[in-house]
Amino acid sequence: MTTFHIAPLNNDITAALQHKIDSKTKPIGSLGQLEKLALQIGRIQQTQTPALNKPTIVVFAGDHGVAHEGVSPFPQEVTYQMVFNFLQGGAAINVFTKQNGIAIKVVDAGVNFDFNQHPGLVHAKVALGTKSFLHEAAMTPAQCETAIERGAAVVKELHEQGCNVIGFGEMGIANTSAAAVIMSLLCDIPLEQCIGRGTGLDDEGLIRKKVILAESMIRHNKIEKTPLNVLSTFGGFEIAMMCGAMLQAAAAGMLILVDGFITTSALLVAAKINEQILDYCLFTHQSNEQGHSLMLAHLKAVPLLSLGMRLGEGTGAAVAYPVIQAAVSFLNEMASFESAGVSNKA
Ligand SMILES: Cc1cc2ncn([C@H]3O[C@H](COP(=O)(O)O)[C@@H](O)[C@H]3O)c2cc1C
Ligand SMILES: O=C(O)c1cccnc1
Repeated sequence: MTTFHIAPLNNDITAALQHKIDSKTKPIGSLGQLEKLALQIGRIQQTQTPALNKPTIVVFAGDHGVAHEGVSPFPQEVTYQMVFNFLQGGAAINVFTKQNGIAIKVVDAGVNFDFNQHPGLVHAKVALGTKSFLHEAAMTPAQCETAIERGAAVVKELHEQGCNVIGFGEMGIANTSAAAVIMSLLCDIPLEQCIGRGTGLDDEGLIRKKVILAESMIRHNKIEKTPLNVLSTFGGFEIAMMCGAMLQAAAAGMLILVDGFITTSALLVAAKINEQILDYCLFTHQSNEQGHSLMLAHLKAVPLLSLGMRLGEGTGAAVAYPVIQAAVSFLNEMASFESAGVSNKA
């Protein structure tokens, strides 16, 4: 497996950054979480004047064999249909990225459809969807490795083009099932608490999803619960690619915008491989999908927004982006007590 060298954040600049934040014309701490964000971004970039360059959201799409077991109210075809929607600019993620000046890249990680060449689509297909993990491992270890490497390659290229802030999104019918099992095994949380309604299962559908996922876990209960085994047995190609992409982004010192339930499950795998990655992550929102709040708590992550969204695609990251811009702007542009001649006596 490729190793990713992720540097721990150097503390040399921390005191100077905190002093700069505290010297701004405002009561100490009054910009709340924005102040923590500014400190983290300054530490990641090792500068008191950070900049957000070429912000990009990469949407990885992949199909899941387990979609055929009735764990999602939507058919598998919706995955490739949504890829066309992304390419035509009609999906929620297109609207929010456009609104906030974020570039978007769509990656075919393993959709069950043969796409023609398209300038907006990166062809990184590992296979035409995973196998159903109810019956066999979703992917082979070699496929998992390939997906991780291809995800890393996408990020490497963006970084070389000057991007230093990258968000991740996904599309893959049934991927809340994959994410729930990954969460249960890697966080050691009972499966029941990790399973939600996904795209909107009714009560009966939710019970079916719970039965199928519990049976799947029993089928594979002999596997050693290493992050890579869990990923290859239950994951999707889009989840594995996001995992590799995130590890590469941290290795390159980029800011990582973490989206909802599925994106966070990819980070969970990445963090179990190298926990240093967490220093580079900004948790953009708390999804309404049951399990996301517990997953975030496991990672000791405080999300920026909580809007009751449960869509994926990277939409939480795109919507939260102006908040991240606000943190950088106040640090760079606000006057200090001294420069503005404002009295700093409480
Ligand atoms: C039209 C449509 C657009 C979407 N965009 C993201 N998802 C989201 O829903 C799927 C996961 O939910 P489940 O596990 O219940 O299938 C993923 O594709 C996810 O990104 C969508 C789902 C649908 C139907
Ligand atoms: O939070 C998410 O990422 C999510 C939740 C439900 C369905 N699809 C995605």
